[in-house]
Amino acid sequence: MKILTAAQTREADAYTIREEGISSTDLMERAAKAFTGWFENKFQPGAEVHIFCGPGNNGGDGLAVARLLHERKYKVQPYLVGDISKASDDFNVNLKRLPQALSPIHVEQESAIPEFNSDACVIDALFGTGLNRAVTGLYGQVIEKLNSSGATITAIDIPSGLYADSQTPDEGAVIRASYTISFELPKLAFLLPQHEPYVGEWHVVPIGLSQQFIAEVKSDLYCTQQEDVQQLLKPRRKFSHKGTYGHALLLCGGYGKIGAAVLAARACLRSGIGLLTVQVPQAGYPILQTAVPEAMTLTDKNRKHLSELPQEMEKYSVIGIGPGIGTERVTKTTIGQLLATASFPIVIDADAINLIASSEKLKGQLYKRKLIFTPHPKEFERLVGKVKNDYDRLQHLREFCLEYGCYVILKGSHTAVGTPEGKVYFNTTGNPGLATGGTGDVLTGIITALVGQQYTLEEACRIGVFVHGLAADLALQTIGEISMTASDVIDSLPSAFLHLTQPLP
Ligand SMILES: NC(=O)C1=CN([C@@H]2O[C@H](COP(=O)(O)OP(=O)(O)OC[C@H]3O[C@@H](n4cnc5c(N)ncnc54)[C@H](O)[C@@H]3O)[C@@H](O)[C@H]2O)[C@@H](O)CC1
Ligand SMILES: Nc1ncnc2c1ncn2[C@@H]1O[C@H](COP(=O)(O)OP(=O)(O)O)[C@@H](O)[C@H]1O
Ligand SMILES: [K+]
Repeated sequence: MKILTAAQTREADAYTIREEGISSTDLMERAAKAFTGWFENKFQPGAEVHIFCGPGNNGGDGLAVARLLHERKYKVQPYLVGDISKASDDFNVNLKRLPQALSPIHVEQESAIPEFNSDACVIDALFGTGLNRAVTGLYGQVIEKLNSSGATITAIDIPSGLYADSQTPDEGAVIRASYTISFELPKLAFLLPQHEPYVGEWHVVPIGLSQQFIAEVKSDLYCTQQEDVQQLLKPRRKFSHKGTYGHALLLCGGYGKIGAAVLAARACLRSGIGLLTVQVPQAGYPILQTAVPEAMTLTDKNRKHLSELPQEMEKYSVIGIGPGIGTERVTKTTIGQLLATASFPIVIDADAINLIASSEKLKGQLYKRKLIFTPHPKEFERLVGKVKNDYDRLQHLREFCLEYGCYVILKGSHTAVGTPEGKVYFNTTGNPGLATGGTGDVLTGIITALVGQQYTLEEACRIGVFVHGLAADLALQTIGEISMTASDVIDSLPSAFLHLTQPLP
């Protein structure tokens, strides 16, 4: 699924109206019906609903929603905020369509807004994608009053005041919605952690915008969805054998962190790798052999740390390095040797990222290699320097991938996969149960297994983060967010892969 800018969304609206021969008023009616459909499932009829309408088409949506919710027996009160003498045409059409029983309150100063019951619903229809400057003045005061009212706020299309695809100025007021119901496609702003207090839980409802326009419009930003991953996953062939599915090498674990190697190894095996060798420091040998009998285990000459590469490196199809390895000098030297010699793809995580980030020499060895980095935001900043905000982080993500020709899996609630061509794929699975030690090691194991099976690096990144999040979503049903551990995520990998390999409907 593509992510469009606010400007592209307006073009999509205009194109749909022009090419599909429907009126803008009809499109607004579709949007209002789609919103109302979601609202009815969430809030009982009879509820008190205060709808705040601005002067544009977002306000027009609000007026149409007021009419539809009134017909469905909600106790609706519309408000017209500010100067509506220059309101949009479709706003005026829907103002005329308001039933007599609904008489809108004109809000020319914030004191015109009454106190609400604590169980009241507010619908925010002040501004949508037409916002073109920071919200201040009367509109800003109204937003602050609604935010402090204690009512449950549901935003139409986007929380008013929030820029859809660029940094919102600090001086602008922004609605803090509990729910945001967006039309047709998600907005970039919804995917960025800094907007959590404003966007709340968000959903996308279809309104029949032109699929042709969406397919043809140029965008480098995507959300990876279940259908995408289902189409990418390849079935296992009848006459295949373990050699068909790659031989992975994991260089993981250090004294006190052998568990990281166990987690990555178990996840790798559960993700379809043909053969797996794990090299651990000597201290890890009995642990690995006991915890993961399916993996072949090599030991480093060093008792506690990664200090050497195994013999016969050419037999591996992929390497995963980093979880639990620590940042000893000798480990840094070994990473230098690996970057100098390995011809196959490398998945670089955790302390391997930290060591590379700390050395210009190692960074200089990254160019034109087949590399996937899997940093969390702190590790990412070690690689690229301090970032100003989430948009700046995305910009750095793209620049880093372009400069080194590599893939970066920037982990988070909506993990972002950056590619050397400048594309960014946001993930749509996962939950806060994943916010616990070791789940990143699991991801390294999964991605390593997929690369080993000859998925392209882009495919491996997209499938891997999706499956990892899906496994956590499935674990949620029996284990919940609080008790979830990294091992639970591994235990749910079989269900996740099964879920994805069911035939498409
Ligand atoms: N036909 C269409 O184009 C459709 C539009 N839809 C809705 O229309 C919205 C976009 O509508 P518009 O393009 O009219 O834009 P908005 O409704 O977001 O607002 C535009 C108006 O607000 C003013 N404005 C912008 N920023 C301001 C600020 N900071 N302070 C004060 N005034 C400000 C503008 O001058 C303009 O009058 C979408 O978000 C969606 O809700 C939907 O009804 C679907 C169909
Ligand atoms: N709130 C959250 N919602 C969804 N996914 C999350 C959340 N918090 C963390 N994750 C995921 O959990 C994993 C954590 O990885 P990482 O920070 O490297 O952990 P560790 O190093 O302990 O293994 C990442 O894949 C990240 O995307
Ligand atoms: K809005």
